[in-house]
Amino acid sequence: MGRLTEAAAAGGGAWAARSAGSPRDLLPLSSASPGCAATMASSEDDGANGGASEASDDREATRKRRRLGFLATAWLTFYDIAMTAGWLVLAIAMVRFYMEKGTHRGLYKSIQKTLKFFQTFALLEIVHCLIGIVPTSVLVTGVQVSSRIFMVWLITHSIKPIQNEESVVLFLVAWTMTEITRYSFYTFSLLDHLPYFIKWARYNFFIILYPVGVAGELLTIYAALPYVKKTGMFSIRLPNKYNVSFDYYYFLLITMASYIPLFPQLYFHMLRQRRKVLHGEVIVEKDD
Ligand SMILES: CCCCCCCCCCCCC/C=C/C(=O)SCCNC(=O)CCNC(=O)[C@H](O)C(C)(C)COP(=O)(O)OP(=O)(O)OC[C@H]1O[C@@H](n2cnc3c(N)ncnc32)[C@H](O)[C@@H]1OP(=O)(O)O
Repeated sequence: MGRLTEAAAAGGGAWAARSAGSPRDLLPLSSASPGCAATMASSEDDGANGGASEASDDREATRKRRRLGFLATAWLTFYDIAMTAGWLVLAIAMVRFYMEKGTHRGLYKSIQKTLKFFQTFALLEIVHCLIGIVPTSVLVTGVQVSSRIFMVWLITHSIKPIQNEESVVLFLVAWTMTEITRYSFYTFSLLDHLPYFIKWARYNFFIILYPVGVAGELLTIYAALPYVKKTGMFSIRLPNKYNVSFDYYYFLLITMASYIPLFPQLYFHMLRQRRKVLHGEVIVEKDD
């Protein structure tokens, strides 16, 4: 991990670009070299050079923390520990609920407060990107977090009849497993003690969990459609004094359709991250 960052540091530049539309894995921007040719190369480090690679990772982690600053590191460590704990609490609550009741009915209701709190807290990830304390793309993080917020507040919270759908369990399980792995990955990385299995899990679990989560989300929105159509919820009909109309039903159809172009981008972004982090590929893209 961190080869690309190292390259950026060697070039004397900033941690990484964070602008919208610029996935950070592709953008080792340097103030000294604002643009560089697009290249993709596979490094020699596929595990064969393990010791040297670990030492280089350690050096990189130290360099990264120095660049990040004490306050930002302390805040991120606190944030990541809190989020890992929050999602662990959710996982335990879900397992306990299922073992006690033997059904998924009522599961959402029993965990909704914790889910809403921690998923809403994740809005801070967009802030982290915006203020530059994490080298992640605002666009990628924004799509990821806003689709979750949308699912939690505007779908599952607002449309009670769908709360017991199996599809809700599908995305809850996918989100929970993902977030426990992701936040513990960040925490251990910041603490310089990243066990390989967490790194492996972070960059492998998503291969299954992402499609499962997205399927759960889409099926849940689909299940909500008849209710939304029948009640006209969140819709604004004409005539009204502002002369605007909004139909939540069609908004949901458009949202579902937007998964078609957006989800593959997130998925391929993660596949690129996987190649970079687990297989040491260096991916550099021209920034103009
Ligand atoms: C209004 C309605 C809108 C609707 C929109 C609808 C369209 C939606 C379409 C798509 C919907 C997707 C829905 C999602 C479903 C699910 O989540 S299902 C469950 C499976 N999900 C996943 O597996 C998610 C995987 N995705 C990601 O992890 C995201 O892409 C990400 C969160 C944005 C991560 O981005 P990425 O750029 O890959 O970041 P990382 O490699 O993890 O980190 C980059 C570097 O930054 C450091 N860092 C980041 N955050 C922190 C932190 N909190 N603390 C410390 N450090 C952090 C990280 O360590 C990396 O540093 P380096 O090691 O130096 O590279």
